[in-house]
Amino acid sequence: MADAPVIDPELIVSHQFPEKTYSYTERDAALYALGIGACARDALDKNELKYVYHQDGQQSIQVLPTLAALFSLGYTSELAHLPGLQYDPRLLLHGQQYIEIYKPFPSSGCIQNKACISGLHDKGKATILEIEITSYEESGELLCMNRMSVYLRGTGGFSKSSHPYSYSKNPASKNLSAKIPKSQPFAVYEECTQPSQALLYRLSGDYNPLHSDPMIAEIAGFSRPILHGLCTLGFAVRAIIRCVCSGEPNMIKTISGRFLLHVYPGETLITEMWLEGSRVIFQVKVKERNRAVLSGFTDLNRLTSSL
Ligand SMILES: CCCCCCC/C=C/C(=O)SCCNC(=O)CCNC(=O)[C@H](O)C(C)(C)COP(=O)(O)OP(=O)(O)OC[C@H]1O[C@@H](n2cnc3c(N)ncnc32)[C@H](O)[C@@H]1OP(=O)(O)O
Repeated sequence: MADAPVIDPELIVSHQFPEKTYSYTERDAALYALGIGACARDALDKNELKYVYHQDGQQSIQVLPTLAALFSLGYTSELAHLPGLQYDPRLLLHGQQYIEIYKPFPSSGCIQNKACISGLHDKGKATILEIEITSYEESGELLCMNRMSVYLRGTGGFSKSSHPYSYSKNPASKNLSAKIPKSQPFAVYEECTQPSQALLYRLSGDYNPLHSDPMIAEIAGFSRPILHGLCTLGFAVRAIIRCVCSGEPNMIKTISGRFLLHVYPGETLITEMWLEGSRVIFQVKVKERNRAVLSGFTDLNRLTSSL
């Protein structure tokens, strides 16, 4: 009898995930903000203290829009048992993230999530799996949507015909990187990550040992643990809020990014931003290696009059 296939696409795309609840408190939102570098340069920063502290009589802390990505964390364990998918979890990398935000996030909440497989692609040397998670407030009001791609190295080659298998619920989300303009950027923001950045960020709920365990990192092909992709994305969007949105986090409507290369905690991130109408195209480079690690765009709700 032939071996069972490592990847069974029909089984994967027809899978129904259970609904999952994600609860967070103000403390979680503040810890998340610290994890993506808020106030790391300056604990008195007028622009960022609001993310971690009730400043000037503020009733509650403000929540950064990239917190949305945490709502889907409950599905990480589902991936390990997804029928039809066998892979080495140590070789999984986060490939892309797309977020739509429909209303500002409360400073604490109990979020209801629905998820489905929204894409599956055979790349020969790898498989790309896309998961879409729609999040609702307890009242049933729609809050945000996350679409994430994971890049499963060492899998792939499961297509039954000569045409590589490719299923996509949203064909437009195939490539979430951005075409980087040749012009000078509108703004550039440089910030150091801390050597302990991933150890801090993981406390927001992504405990993948790739980001903390030197031995697992080595098996995965890295000289040491690497930074969570969503941490790098959080740094980039925070830079956009500072430099383009006059510090107003609720201007962010959509976020889209492709992780091009790993980041080591302690490296310096340079976020370059270009304005195209209400879209900010961005690219993050690691200064020490002069390599682009993330590119994408955010769409804004409205532009401030000073721009
Ligand atoms: C349900 C919740 C699950 C949550 C899991 C979250 C776990 C988090 C983990 C992390 O945070 S890992 C750290 C962040 N990620 C990274 O550091 C990855 C950085 N990127 C890379 O290292 C590389 O880009 C890559 C992903 C290894 C791919 O490089 P490779 O050289 O192998 O690809 P190519 O030969 O250029 O392209 C092959 C094929 O794949 C497509 N593709 C390439 N990169 C990506 C990507 N980032 N995302 C999606 N797809 C990608 C590319 O377009 C090619 O396709 P075709 O064009 O041939 O069709």
